[in-house]
Amino acid sequence: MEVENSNLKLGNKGDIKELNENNEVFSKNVSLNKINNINDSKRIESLSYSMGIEEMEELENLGIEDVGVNSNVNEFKKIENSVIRNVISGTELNSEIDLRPKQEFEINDICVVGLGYIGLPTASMLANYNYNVLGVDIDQNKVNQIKSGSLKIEEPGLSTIVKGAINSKNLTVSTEPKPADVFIICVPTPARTNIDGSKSCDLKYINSAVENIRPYVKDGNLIIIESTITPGTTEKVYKELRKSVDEVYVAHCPERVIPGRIIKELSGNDRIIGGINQKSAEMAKSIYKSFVEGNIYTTNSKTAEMVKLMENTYRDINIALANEFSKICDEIGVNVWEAINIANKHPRVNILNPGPGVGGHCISIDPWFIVEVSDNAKFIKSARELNDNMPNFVFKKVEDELKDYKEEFNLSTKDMKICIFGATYKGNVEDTRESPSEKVADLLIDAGYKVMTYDPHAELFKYPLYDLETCVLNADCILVLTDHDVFKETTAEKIEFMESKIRNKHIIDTKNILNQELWEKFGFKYKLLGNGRLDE
Ligand SMILES: NC(=O)C1=CN([C@@H]2O[C@H](COP(=O)(O)OP(=O)(O)OC[C@H]3O[C@@H](n4cnc5c(N)ncnc54)[C@H](O)[C@@H]3O)[C@@H](O)[C@H]2O)C=CC1
Ligand SMILES: CC(=O)N[C@@H]1[C@@H](OP(=O)(O)OP(=O)(O)OC[C@H]2O[C@@H](n3ccc(=O)[nH]c3=O)[C@H](O)[C@@H]2O)O[C@H](C(=O)O)[C@@H](O)[C@@H]1O
Repeated sequence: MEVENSNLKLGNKGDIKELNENNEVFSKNVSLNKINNINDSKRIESLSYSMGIEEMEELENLGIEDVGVNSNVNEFKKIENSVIRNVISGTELNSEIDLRPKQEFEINDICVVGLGYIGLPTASMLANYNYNVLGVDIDQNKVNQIKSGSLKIEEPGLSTIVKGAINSKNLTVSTEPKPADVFIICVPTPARTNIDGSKSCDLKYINSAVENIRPYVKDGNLIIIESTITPGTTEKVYKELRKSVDEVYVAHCPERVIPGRIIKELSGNDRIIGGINQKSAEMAKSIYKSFVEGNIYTTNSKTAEMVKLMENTYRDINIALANEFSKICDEIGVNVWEAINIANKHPRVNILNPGPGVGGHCISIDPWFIVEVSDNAKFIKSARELNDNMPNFVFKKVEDELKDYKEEFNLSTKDMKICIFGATYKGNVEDTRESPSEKVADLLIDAGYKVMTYDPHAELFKYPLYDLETCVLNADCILVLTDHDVFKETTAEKIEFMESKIRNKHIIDTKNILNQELWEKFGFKYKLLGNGRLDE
């Protein structure tokens, strides 16, 4: 990592040591005073500028904790002090430094309700920006793990800002709320299947969160709902809280971050804020302005609720289009991946990737929140159903591919074993919520196959997870359902190892991530989902 000024010396209390001959900066704790006494801010910029994401992670690998994940000077400059502040382990912060822009509203104490994929990064980011944050979660284990720094998080950079926030003492966590100026609700909003088979937003967690904070909400408080909700919910929460306070402000500020890029997008994305009135929106905007680099748009609450749902619905129907193309190309003898690649050369065409279905607890769920409020949502509903049906298409493809093999060796499904690669809903995450892999496994098991699943990222899954060798041992087919890098980068040695353990060398790739030539070199019969060409 190059730093412009090679004699940079920062601090002397066991802080950043003198740069060694490789210009390597070693820092465990950096004294804010020392950093701020450096009048040549260019050196800080050069330090920050040279610290791209890779360098930041390299520093972390060097055992340097709490280095913020930033990709450019501006982002670093905005966070540099808070990152530097927060590497001070327990040292009294320099109170003269306030990181936040001038506040038009007196907001200091923030209570974040729900410390999951959204709540924990949000609470940590706010703490890094000098708010006094109480993170609340009903899951005692999660609270304990956050306190002890033992929460397993695959999200790049998240452990850094969480540790920084805890170290700064600006973030404390508990299972119980306390009075605050602002309450930010980040609890789950799953889809509920109703008796008539229709689906709607299950607001039980939102309602429980509102009841949990009710005793602590005072006149003048602001409540922000970040959870994705049915249009009209923010107004209902407002009416509910007005039963216990005269003057309360409520806004909806949906999250847009994508797992795998949460920290970068948390500050980088534009945000939308919908208030039940103008003051609610302005109060909420004053908070997000402290860390959001993107633009902040304000509107009314129902518009903000609908915008969020439109974003995810837009993605769902476009994935459905790719999946429908996949089924058609498979039927008429075209390779859908080749066709999409060429079609996307058109300046105004961007067809997404087909796959085994749509997982995650947002894209596969949020469109139902529009369907539930309008009978006009016919196209949205059919796209949702198409994506939900893709696991059946995958199951049928497995049956078709193994048909000849079953007949040749007079095997029934109960004599056969399928090895699934990938339990999570998408690549390089540990989240298995709504994963298509679960639905594919259900179908295979219901048909009588023995199924074993291998996924080095997955934390929890409906079925047991096995190591690679156990999974492929005597298997009749490997079925790749998730685009983890570790599957993309399967080496020849590893394929050779699998070839020596498997019973029938069959592999079905539903994500178009494998090196077909390499697998075929070791005798595997490779099938790409959506490739109907018989000459390939
Ligand atoms: N995960 C993501 O990438 C994104 C999620 N969202 C939305 O954000 C919301 C939260 O999603 P995640 O963070 O993924 O959920 P999550 O399941 O990871 O975390 C939610 C947390 O809330 C806690 N909780 C539930 N009820 C509570 C209560 N009454 N009081 C305190 N804590 C409570 C749970 O124990 C859990 O730890 C959902 O509405 C989701 O649609 C929006 C954009 C991105
Ligand atoms: C509009 C949009 O991009 N929304 C994002 C989305 O994040 P999420 O990780 O759920 O989205 P994703 O990466 O599209 O993955 C969803 C599912 O769709 C599948 N998928 C995705 C893209 C594609 O071309 N083909 C495909 O089959 C993935 O494999 C996965 O199973 O939903 C997030 C959310 O709301 O939780 C949201 O904040 C994110 O910005």
